[in-house]
Amino acid sequence: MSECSRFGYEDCKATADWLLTQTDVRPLVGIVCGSGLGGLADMLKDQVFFNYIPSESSLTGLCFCLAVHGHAGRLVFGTLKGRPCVCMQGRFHLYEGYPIQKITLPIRIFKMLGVETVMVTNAAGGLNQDFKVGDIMIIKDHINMPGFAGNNPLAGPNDERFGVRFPCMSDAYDRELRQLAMDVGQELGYGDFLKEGVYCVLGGPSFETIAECRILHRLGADAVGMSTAHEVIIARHCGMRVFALSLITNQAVMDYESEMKANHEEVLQTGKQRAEQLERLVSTMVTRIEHNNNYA
Ligand SMILES: O=P(O)(O)O[C@@H]1C[C@H](O)[C@@H](CO)O1
Ligand SMILES: Nc1nc2[nH]cnc2c(=O)[nH]1
Repeated sequence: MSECSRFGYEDCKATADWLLTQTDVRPLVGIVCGSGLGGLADMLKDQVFFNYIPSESSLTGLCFCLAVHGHAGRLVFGTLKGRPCVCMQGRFHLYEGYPIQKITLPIRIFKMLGVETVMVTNAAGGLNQDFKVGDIMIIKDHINMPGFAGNNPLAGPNDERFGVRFPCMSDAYDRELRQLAMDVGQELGYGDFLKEGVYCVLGGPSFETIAECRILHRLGADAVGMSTAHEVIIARHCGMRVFALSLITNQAVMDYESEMKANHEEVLQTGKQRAEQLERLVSTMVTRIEHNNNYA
């Protein structure tokens, strides 16, 4: 059996159906928590949670081995300010060695659970020279570097039950949700550290060289990371609305004279420092998203 068909429609449906027998929560919003940003899931009330299973066992869709420090590794159901939500408290990355279809499987499970809007968060290095550590970048577009080399989560046979063979990505990041984030951010007094920009995904796990940062910046990327774009492609393919943001946890090193060095501890530390504001931004947005694809 190929990797693609192992993580296909039936697997997703079986997993989603089983999960729905275990909880009364019927989530309309699905949230993916980035590195150091798992506190979002802790905000959920009346939690029912499922640990990602560290082996190949019968619950096919969620048999993942999660070993990244800063990612708890749980699927959490509950209510966020009264709204039914499901959260991935921890995600999977290409650099962990999983096939890209497995990394993105939970997004398809979101769809089958009834989720309409996906909110994706990540930690990223800032390439835009106007960005500071601690800025929150609303993602308006992405550059899918692994995709340039053929590593796209939709590669392989297309299952029309999920979506079309050639999905459009020029509207991947929902304009109204980006505006909502800006409006909520302004109301909360976050104007000074709320930015908008283009996210570039690389495979990782090594951080970028100086030459790589320089070229990515020239290509139009404002921030660089190791996730999100594959999840967004899958979410759009199956018709969910997407909002995504990056927490700029470190400045990408662009200067040969610089003594700065990217490191995961700084990423987690910045996550801790901005956690409260980020959680307030996302949770306030959740209360304003209407399920007829509008917001109040
Ligand atoms: O899961 P995200 O994209 O937030 O995590 C980023 C990429 C690496 O996993 C890690 C590097 O510090 O942060
Ligand atoms: N690729 C990449 N991912 C990150 N995640 C957090 N910071 C960074 C970074 O500088 N580069």
